[in-house]
Amino acid sequence: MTYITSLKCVHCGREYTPEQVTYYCEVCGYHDGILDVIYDYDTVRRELNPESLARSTKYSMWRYLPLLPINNPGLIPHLQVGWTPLYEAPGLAGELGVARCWVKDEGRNPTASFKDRASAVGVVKALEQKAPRITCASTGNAASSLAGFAAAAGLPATIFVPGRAPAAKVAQLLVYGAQVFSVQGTYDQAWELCMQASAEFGWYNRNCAINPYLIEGKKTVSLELAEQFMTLTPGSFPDWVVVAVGDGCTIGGVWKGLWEMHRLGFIPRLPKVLGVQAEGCKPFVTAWQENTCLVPGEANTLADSIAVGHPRNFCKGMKGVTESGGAFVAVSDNDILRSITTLARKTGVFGEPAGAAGVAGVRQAVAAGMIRPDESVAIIVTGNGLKDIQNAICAAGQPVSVQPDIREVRQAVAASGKC
Ligand SMILES: Cc1ncc(COP(=O)(O)O)c(C=O)c1O
Ligand SMILES: N[C@@H](CCOP(=O)(O)O)C(=O)O
Repeated sequence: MTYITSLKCVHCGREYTPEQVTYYCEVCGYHDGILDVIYDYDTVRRELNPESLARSTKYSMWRYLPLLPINNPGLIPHLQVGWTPLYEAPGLAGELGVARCWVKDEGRNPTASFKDRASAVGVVKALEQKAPRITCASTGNAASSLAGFAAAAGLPATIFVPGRAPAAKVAQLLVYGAQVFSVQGTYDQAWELCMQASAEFGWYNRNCAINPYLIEGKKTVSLELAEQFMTLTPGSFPDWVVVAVGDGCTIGGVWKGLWEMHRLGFIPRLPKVLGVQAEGCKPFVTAWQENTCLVPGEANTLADSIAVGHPRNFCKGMKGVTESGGAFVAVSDNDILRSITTLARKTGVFGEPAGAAGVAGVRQAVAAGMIRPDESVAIIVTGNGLKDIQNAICAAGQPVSVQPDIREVRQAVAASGKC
């Protein structure tokens, strides 16, 4: 039993019951007709409130079950997802020139990225529908999370990843036992192929841009943020929430969760949302700056997770930033590399390039006067650094090579001046 009242098309406003439709608006089609899950918030509030959360012993995203589209909680896989740590980072705040800074470490999820929140919901929905198999297209993280959660649930999975996906992410897929297609093309091409295959073979489609339920999992990061801040800094909330953007589903989910927690009275005011893209792949930034529609473009960035030339959830991604009065910024690949080490050295949190990109985004937004020095920021570190060792080494450099001889160590220490 859920508190969903309807699934509403973000394009034409048509409303459906969950029984009437599986993925998208039948009139607008999958390019435009993305559906939003609408709840009966008055009823939700009776079950989800500060008192009920204080009593909850579920330290995972499932503590927000009344705000999730789950009919049969008995099907929830056992892996613990969500309830990730939120750290205050005064050293990073000083480095970035803001009043206060917090970091939410999403790399602590079971398959080491934020995407676990969505895949956990996707697997339950597939099981509820008795689907024979689940599929997705992915730059790597959605894929590894789906493979992990499908394995936990005993559900077969087929994954489409672009040939450039980092080896660690591909290794995760294979280890979890998914059927993996390494598409010799871009993520955008892998996405189209996945759509065709799921239609042809009847596989349940986890792609967040067409499956309305997946963003519901993603939004739980903001439900947690709201609850964690309620405890940490009662009565206040950061001025900005910052996250990297590829397809736009993540930032769309972040905004939905913030909006809901404000609506339910958990946070005093809504923060602004900062979306961070790479210079070589910035369709959101361009459309936002020029106030135009989406123009799909190049996907040239080392941050593979946000190398998305044709964002599939432009509408929800744009909505998060515009409704919040926030901003989009683009950062260079060099800045992204630098943000990996800055984040790690100032906080001890190791992010993959897209995970750390928020740090570069804040730096850029402060320099541009978008974020004021007296404002506070919460940065969502969306994926763990071990996902992409090659770029981590590019960022941090090589170790000093020595023979097993203390004289070489003495020389190296003297040369480095670090003793
Ligand atoms: C680590 C990481 N950060 C950010 C994103 C961006 O999310 P979205 O493509 O939904 O905008 C992704 C997507 O894969 C990701 O894996
Ligand atoms: N870059 C993403 C793209 C797909 O993820 P989704 O959750 O938006 O469907 C990834 O592969 O992780």
